[in-house]
Amino acid sequence: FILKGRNGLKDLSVSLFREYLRLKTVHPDPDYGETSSSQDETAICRVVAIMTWEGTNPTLKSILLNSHTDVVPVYQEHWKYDAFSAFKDAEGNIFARGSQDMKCVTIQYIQAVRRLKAEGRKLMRTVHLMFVPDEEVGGHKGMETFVKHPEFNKLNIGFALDEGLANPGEAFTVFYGERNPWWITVHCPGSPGHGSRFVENTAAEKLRQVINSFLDFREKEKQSECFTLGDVTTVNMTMVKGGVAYNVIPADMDVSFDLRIPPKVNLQEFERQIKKWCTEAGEDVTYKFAQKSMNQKLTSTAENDPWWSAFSAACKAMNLTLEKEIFPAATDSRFIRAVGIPAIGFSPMNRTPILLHDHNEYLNERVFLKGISVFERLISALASVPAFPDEA
Ligand SMILES: CSCC[C@H](NC(C)=O)C(=O)O
Ligand SMILES: [Zn+2]
Ligand SMILES: [Zn+2]
Repeated sequence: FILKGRNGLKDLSVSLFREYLRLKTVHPDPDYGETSSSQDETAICRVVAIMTWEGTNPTLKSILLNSHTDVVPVYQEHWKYDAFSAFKDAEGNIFARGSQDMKCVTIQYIQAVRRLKAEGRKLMRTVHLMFVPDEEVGGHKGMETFVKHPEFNKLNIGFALDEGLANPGEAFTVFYGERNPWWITVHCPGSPGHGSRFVENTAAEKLRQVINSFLDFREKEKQSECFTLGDVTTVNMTMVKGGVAYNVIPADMDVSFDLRIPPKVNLQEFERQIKKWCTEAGEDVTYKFAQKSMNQKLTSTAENDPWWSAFSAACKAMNLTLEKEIFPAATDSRFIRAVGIPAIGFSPMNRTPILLHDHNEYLNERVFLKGISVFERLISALASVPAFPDEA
């Protein structure tokens, strides 16, 4: 690649971004391109790609810049433009699935590192760029598996950056923890019979009680005074199953909920509450977890924390205002934090509506380009955090 001055670099960054957006890395069958096409179809793991920029003191803990390459599907009929064409309108808004979540960040990391290298900078700590394949479907074959692999340990990571969310205002949001997703199916068995009779002990009566308990709690949480979604428990009833015919009282009915629980909630106590709701609903009502995340680790944002202080000082030097929050959904950061590595979720997009997973997801090219400069400063600051006593 040939450096063509600042403008050339900007054009190149936007072109790379748009080119990447055109790759259909969309579930359920992501096209990861040439690199992974030769992989054995039966492989248990998907491909995790890593690029490393070795630091001047490679024995020190490294910095991880993580991003996922997959994106969620689209309802094309609701989009103004082809969701994989990366159309740029007159205002410089680039429309594509993944423009916010999170192909922008991937290219920003790459271009920030490229710029630092082009400027002849040498950083003290090693920087790893990691590209993971399946965050959008839970990260189980990617990050969750990889953090337990010896190759992950060898990376010797001290601090990680991963995805965040856009902020419609002037400030930038940073995430230092996540809510725990609990996906629960409650099973309500009951007495069957003819649809014309008052049968006792029906599945539907139990189902109603269960739904009431969960949704009453939802209402309470919704009314509670809080600043952000990250501070409350959300409950949503997402699936109901049961029944075979209009005139047959079913022998069982199932209802499923998506709950997101903030790190401050006592999870054991919360599960006892769920058990109680099921017992109160009637005989033999049981529940099963499809997802039960129990990780309540938070990344320190204390002023004396060396990583946070490097991160926040770099932002301050750029006059960026930060809003610290708990991430409302689940990202691969939860697996990184679970193995004891501090991680911050940060996608530098201010003055941008939150459009991840939505129709007409877009990012303005000026915001995108500014993000490269932001990462340039951040990476440089993080990779220059002085050696800790135990690293010497
Ligand atoms: C729990 S695995 C699913 C992960 C998904 N992540 C995002 C960011 O949408 C979610 O929170 O539903
Ligand atoms: Zn994402
Ligand atoms: Zn997503």
